[in-house]
Amino acid sequence: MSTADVVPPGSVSLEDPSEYRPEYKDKDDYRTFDIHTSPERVINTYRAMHTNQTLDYVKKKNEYWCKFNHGEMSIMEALNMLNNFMDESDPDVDVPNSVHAFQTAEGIRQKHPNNEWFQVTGLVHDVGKVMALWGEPQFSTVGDTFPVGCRPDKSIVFDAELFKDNPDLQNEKTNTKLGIYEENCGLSNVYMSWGHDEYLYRVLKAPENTCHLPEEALYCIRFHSFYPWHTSGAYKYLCDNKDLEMMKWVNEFNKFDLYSKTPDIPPLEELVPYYTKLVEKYIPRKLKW
Ligand SMILES: O[C@H]1[C@H](O)[C@@H](O)[C@H](O)[C@@H](O)[C@H]1O
Ligand SMILES: [Fe+2]
Ligand SMILES: [Fe+2]
Repeated sequence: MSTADVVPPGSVSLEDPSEYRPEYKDKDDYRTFDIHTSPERVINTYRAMHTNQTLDYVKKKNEYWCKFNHGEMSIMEALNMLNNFMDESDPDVDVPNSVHAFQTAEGIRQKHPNNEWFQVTGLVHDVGKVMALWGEPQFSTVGDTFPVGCRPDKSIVFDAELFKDNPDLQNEKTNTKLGIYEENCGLSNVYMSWGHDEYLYRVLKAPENTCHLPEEALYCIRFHSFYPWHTSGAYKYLCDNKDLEMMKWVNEFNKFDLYSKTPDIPPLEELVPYYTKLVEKYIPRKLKW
């Protein structure tokens, strides 16, 4: 156990990021995206995403989903819904998304046994995918995210080549490096492609909902799919100091989100009671979705 694990929220520090790598497959064998060899479901999801996610599209999705009038349920109920959800963007996951939630949380628990909010973050981070079960297409629910309203970076999966039919790339307001943004405006002022990260973040922050997770957790939730930023180091010119500070938590989180992806199903009957109690501490009531 590291001392970083017992620091209370509000003054959290991450001094000793620990290694985490289950021996299922090589690190390099995760996240292989190749237009010639990737599964068709993966390519098709990203093609639809990179073609259709425009600034205008994202603004409309924000408006539609952030009325929080789609249902009322607890986190555990939402997680349960993901028993029926398979993510088509993900080349490394062949289990329902609810299983991936427990795998991520358990990976975090192994390395951060006393950091409860971090474990809760692992469990809930993908729950925004319930949108798909309410009719949202996979291309605006799952997959890596990227800023809209400015030129897509080369590090985006499939090398930005699937963007060729995106109308924002023909528009001179949105096809330059900065596009509609000012340098270092901060990621909270950037429109990200619409998906489960932003949706869950907005649900948890909604004034009608109660959530006691610290800012670090909310950052992981909001930006964990922004691989071009947290893994490739792109888009620094849109970041403010806060974003750069928080990035170390997103990177620590990412190890567990990614490398816990194995075919092994964790012992769910044992885990549900533990996590139900933990979640109640941080997200105690039903949420408006
Ligand atoms: O395919 C995956 C999956 O949809 C994850 O939930 C998301 O966070 C990742 O960024 C993405 O690559
Ligand atoms: Fe995710
Ligand atoms: Fe995930």
